[in-house]
Amino acid sequence: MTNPQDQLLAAAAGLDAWRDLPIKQQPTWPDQLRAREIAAEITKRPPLVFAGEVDRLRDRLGQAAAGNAFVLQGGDCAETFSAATADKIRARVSTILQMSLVLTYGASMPVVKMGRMAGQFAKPRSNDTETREGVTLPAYRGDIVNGFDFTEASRLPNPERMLEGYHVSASTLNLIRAFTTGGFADMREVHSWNQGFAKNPANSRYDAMARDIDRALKFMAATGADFEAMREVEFYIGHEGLLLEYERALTRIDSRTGTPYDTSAHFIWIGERTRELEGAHVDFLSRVRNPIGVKLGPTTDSDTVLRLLDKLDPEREPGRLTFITRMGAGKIRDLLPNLLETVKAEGSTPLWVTDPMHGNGFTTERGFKTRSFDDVVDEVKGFFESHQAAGTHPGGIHVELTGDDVTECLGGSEQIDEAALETNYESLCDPRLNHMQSLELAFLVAELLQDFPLPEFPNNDAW
Ligand SMILES: O=C[C@H](O)[C@H](O)COP(=O)(O)O
Ligand SMILES: C=C(OP(=O)(O)O)C(=O)O
Ligand SMILES: [Mn+2]
Repeated sequence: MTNPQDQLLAAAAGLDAWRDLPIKQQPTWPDQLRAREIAAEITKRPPLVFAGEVDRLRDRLGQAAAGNAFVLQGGDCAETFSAATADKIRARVSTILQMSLVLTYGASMPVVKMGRMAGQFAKPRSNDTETREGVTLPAYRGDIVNGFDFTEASRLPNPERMLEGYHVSASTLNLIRAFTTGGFADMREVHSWNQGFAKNPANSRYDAMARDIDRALKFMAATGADFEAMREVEFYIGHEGLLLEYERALTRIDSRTGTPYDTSAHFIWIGERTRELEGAHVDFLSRVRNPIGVKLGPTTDSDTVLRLLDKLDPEREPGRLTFITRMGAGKIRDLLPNLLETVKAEGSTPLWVTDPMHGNGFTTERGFKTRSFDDVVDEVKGFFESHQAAGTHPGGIHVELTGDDVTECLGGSEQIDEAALETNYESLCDPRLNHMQSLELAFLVAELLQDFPLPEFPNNDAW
């Protein structure tokens, strides 16, 4: 940031206070000076998103928190530079669009579409090192930090990767913007892809809903709905705000308001491993205007939730704070109700989203990290049940998925078993739902949403 006025505003906003606080899950750069030089270089580059878009997302999430919209966040656990290809980006975007259409029908509400994309490059790890056949090297921390290849050179954290992460994010976002504003998101086309899915004999159970959606779209057409005008959709990007040197470098003072925005993405979340109340991540993200998420795992107590609310959303601003719960299918029904009641009693209405992935992981005997589709569905059900009992809004789902035909999670209509896992396992970190499993999840969630009362007629002016 070169402008002296902005430097003063950044200092006044305390954007570097995190540097003096306890911090977890950061790489140990072998050359600290080079890391600071690269960060300084990134500060000179254009922002990836515009603050006005970030504000619009905050409004949308506020609508979701109030019970008038549903959120879908999806994408890789760990994006990679080499997989940022047109085909793979298109497959993920189309999967999210297909899921959104089904969810819009199920919820009878607008669906806020968000990719874990265009910046989901930094990973927290359980262990700092990895040992294979007696050789111990630093753990892979995501492409923005080091390489996955198990060699000393590749695993050494390399700050030049931050600059590459910026460029790959920019080109990914560029293609997302092109797809979602250039006609690719035409609802009629997206619906025809879903019909292809439901025609597959393995998915016949979803054919009835696909036909209902077909009828609803034809009804809209008959009443004169302008599908041409709806070819452009809003599509937001988000990632875990883990690598603070990078997030800081992309944090800019908005010329309209004089306030800081992290322009690396519209939405940033704090992971389960870095959400200490007095730690660097909570401090840094409390100071930017973006909508912020916080993952809440099974050890979260009510007091922590209230203190996170006070730190991250002291004004209780609609859409500012999203709690992304990831309890595990076996625990959510015991743990979530108390948190919902605590927050409700306090009078706050943050957005609640379920991440049915991260509490349900396990490793097979042959060493594959996986999750079972049934556990994922069960956690979503537990999420809906808990909200129904508390009278709060189950605001959305956050899923690790890909548009490709991988075999990383067990089950689903293709009945992927442990033997099949070995045929096409591509993830460098956590297992993702493949294209079919993702659509199946969307149809199942749409069914669940139909048990909730229909909303009032939406106020389309708000969109
Ligand atoms: O999404 C991320 C993973 O759950 C996290 O990086 C931990 O993975 P690990 O236990 O393999 O380190
Ligand atoms: C690391 C992740 O999740 P959590 O912080 O919930 O473990 C993730 O979303 O990939
Ligand atoms: Mn993950």
